[in-house]
Amino acid sequence: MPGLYIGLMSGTSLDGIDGVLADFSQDKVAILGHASAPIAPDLRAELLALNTPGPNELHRAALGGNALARAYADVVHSLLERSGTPASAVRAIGAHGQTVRHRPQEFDGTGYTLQLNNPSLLAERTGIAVVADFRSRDVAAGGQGAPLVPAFHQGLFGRPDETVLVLNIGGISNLSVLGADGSVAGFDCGPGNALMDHWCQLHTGQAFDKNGAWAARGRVLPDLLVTLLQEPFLRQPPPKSTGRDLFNPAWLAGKLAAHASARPVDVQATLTELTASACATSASSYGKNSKLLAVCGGGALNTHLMRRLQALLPGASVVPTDALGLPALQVEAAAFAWLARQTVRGQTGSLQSVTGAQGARVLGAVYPA
Ligand SMILES: Nc1ncnc2c1ncn2[C@@H]1O[C@H](COP(=O)(O)OP(=O)(O)OP(=O)(O)O)[C@@H](O)[C@H]1O
Ligand SMILES: CC(=O)N[C@H]1[C@@H]2OC[C@@H](O2)[C@@H](O)[C@@H]1O[C@H](C)C(=O)O
Repeated sequence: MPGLYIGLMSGTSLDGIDGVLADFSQDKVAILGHASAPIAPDLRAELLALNTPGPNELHRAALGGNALARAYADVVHSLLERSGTPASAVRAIGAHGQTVRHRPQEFDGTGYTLQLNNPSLLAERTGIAVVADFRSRDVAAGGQGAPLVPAFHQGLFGRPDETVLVLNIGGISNLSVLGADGSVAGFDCGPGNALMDHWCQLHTGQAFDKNGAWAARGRVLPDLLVTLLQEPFLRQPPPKSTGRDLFNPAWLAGKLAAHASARPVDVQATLTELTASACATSASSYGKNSKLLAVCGGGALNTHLMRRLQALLPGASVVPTDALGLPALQVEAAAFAWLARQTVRGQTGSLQSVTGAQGARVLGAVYPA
């Protein structure tokens, strides 16, 4: 079937790999399978460490790419097995890779974005063509290289009668504004789950704050919240994108310096409020009074965070994308299946109105089967 594509996403949360088998042969995408796999703790620690400069980086980055490609291949095999699909039926895999640096416009005015991966190894292990390195071409064209999902969001969730907002809350959060007139805007709002995950791991030993239950028991610290919200990125107008390069444990430690006696549970409540507030401000500032905010990414499962978002945006209905037909944890992977399809067909995947590049571009490189 020429319409079958696999999308693989391992995002800034570094919690695991999400994969979908998607069928684009009809008008809308049909998800034929979803598989996810945790990233092994050693690999996770190494990929996290590679986010900051360290010794012997080139060698470690290459090994990290190899390990990730092997884990990607396992996800592909389980998708194929569970759906009874032969590898030969899949036109291509869109493999995002692991972002370890994202500096789109720094240094010499061009900058770079780096997703660790080994697409050759993935093609070798699966026998399927791989599309990878989706972001670099947009950066080369003067863009942010992110977010890339808004065009997919528009095709899937856009409506002719009203503006729809789609908010992805992964490690970082990003918003798509889908105008009724077909216009699309999008940008990174700021932190998503990354700071909350870090704090939760540090103080409870749990990888994340399940359903936001820990944060819900705390008290938001107003002074700390004000300090966190003073981060200039949050006020910067789009186009803009960010990552762990900015919102990382060192950033948080700096902001907490004057709050050493704060109770960990209250800090967690405040970090959750930071994410809710950065997202809600983005939605109300750029959301054209939309009445519908659909949330995807793991943050959609954080019931406390969802309640806070709804409270901060009383004029909109805040729902997980499940309510619009695609489960929250499948949206990003489905987007990379769609982006792979665009590339294979020689069609653009990026939007100038989102990334600020000189124009839309055909993204990535194809590694044949
Ligand atoms: N039940 C839950 N309660 C609270 N948080 C959850 C729950 N399930 C998942 N999460 C959060 O979602 C995160 C994973 O989200 P997701 O898979 O969307 O991130 P990602 O793809 O790595 O990120 P990005 O969009 O930045 O690339 C986890 O690290 C956790 O913080
Ligand atoms: C550089 C990079 O990996 N950016 C990711 C990250 O995760 C969320 C946010 O930051 C977004 O900009 C992007 O991912 C989504 C899927 C995108 O490109 O649309």
